[in-house]
Amino acid sequence: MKYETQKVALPFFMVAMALFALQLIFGLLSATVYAWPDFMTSIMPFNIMRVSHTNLLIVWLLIGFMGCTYYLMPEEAEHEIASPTVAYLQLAIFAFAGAAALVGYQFGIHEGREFLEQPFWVKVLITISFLLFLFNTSATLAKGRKTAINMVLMLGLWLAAIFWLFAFYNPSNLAVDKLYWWWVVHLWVEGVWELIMASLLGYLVIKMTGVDREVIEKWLYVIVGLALFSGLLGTGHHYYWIGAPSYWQPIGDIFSTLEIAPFLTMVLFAFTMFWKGRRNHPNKAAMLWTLGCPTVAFFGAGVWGFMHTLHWVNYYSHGTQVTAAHGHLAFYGAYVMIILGVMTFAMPSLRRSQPYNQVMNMWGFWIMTSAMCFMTFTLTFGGVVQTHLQRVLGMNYMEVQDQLGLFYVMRLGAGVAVAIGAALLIYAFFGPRRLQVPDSGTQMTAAGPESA
Ligand code: HEM
Ligand code: HEM
Ligand SMILES: [Fe+2]
Repeated sequence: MKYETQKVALPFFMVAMALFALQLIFGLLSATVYAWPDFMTSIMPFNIMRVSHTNLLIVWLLIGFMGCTYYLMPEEAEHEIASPTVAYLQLAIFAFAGAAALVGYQFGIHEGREFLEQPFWVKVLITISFLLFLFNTSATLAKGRKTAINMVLMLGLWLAAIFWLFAFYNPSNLAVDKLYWWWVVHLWVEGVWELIMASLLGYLVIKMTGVDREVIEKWLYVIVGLALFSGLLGTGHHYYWIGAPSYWQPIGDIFSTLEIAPFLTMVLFAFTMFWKGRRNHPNKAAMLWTLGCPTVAFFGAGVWGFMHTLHWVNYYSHGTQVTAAHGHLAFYGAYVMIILGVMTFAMPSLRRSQPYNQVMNMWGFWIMTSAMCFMTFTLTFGGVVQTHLQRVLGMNYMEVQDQLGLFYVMRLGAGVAVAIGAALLIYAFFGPRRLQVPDSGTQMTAAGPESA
């Protein structure tokens, strides 16, 4: 590590991975209910498993983004983190808020608005923690060097906080409620989080390929422009059937189709830079994640998103397993993988160990990624059958569910494989160190271990 305060990232990564493991457990429980509907009914209802699964996802991704920001900010800004104490404090607040929400859910305490189920006071704590985080990192940036990477990253994080405020606005009219609900849910993942993803990707690419910063920055601006241009009006693809005016149908069709562009550009960006630059970085596992992330994101968000985004297709597929298939691969490719990529890059220097459990990390990558793809395929096939039986032939919902058992069992199997891959990865991150580096100022570079 070049800067002492980069180590602040480590506890964020530890908490994030613990919550990721918990998320997978709740995912496995809810998938078991799909396969055997009576499973645990008297102990924990399905909706509680599901809300725990999805909320843990959001909470750990946010904590992961914070960890990534604390790790890269000192290097990019060439300045130590303004206040490590504030960083630890806001992590504690965030982790407490997340844990309180999770425990509350087990007792049925929630506000019932998908993804935003947290009780009011938990939302307030999350806001306080996030603001502390933003001020801490912005103060660091203000004192240091401004690069396209840290500026775009901070822009994405601030905009994420601004759109989060709509989580507090809960109109009683259901149509209006949905209208603003998407301002958080859609504008996060298909708008401002893309800025976070692109800047983290840019950081990894710079570090690994050694390509000139000016080149990387140009790509970054193009990606940011495309993401905001398509993603904002792309919200229209959620306004087809909620009582919004009908002009949202052509707007949603056109702009959400354009949403493929930033994801495709990120693939071209990563591969072109590796092709042009150095490919001999010693952290091969980090290279794998850096190329894998935009690729899977392109398929999950771009291809699987486009599959059901045109309103005359969505008319049939809306809210079926096709949606769940897309939701899983998109979240995994774009946001899970970018965080795991930065972690894979950062862990050797955070733990002062080289060359690091790279082979096990790569096994984790391949097992988890193939299993997520397999899960997506089974849900897609299940979703197509469901769409046909339910929306074309008009069969009753529960009758159709009876026909989908095989797909749900295969999804559960895929989930078990995801969990195995995740366990390998967590062991690679936190298990015994392969080789200890006594010196505190070490980072892997393409030229080999570098001392700061
Ligand atoms: C990384 C980016 C993305 C993530 C994480 C993501 C995630 C999700 C999730 C979780 C849902 C389900 C929401 C719910 O509970 O109803 C959803 C719905 C949807 N997504 Fe995405 N998405 C992404 C990008 C895209 C893109 C680029 C497109 C279009 C090309 C797209 C098209 C859609 C559509 C049309 C729906 C609504 C499905 C329905 O009507 O049931 N998504 N997305
Ligand atoms: C062990 C692996 C996993 C299993 C077995 C699993 C299973 C499930 C199940 C059964 C649901 C409820 C679906 C429904 O109500 O129809 C669900 C929802 C969801 N899961 Fe997972 N999951 C797993 C991993 C993940 C991962 C790694 C992510 C993030 C990348 C994720 C993101 C989501 C999202 C966003 C939803 C809401 C989807 C929607 O609204 O369409 N899950 N998951
Ligand atoms: Fe969307």
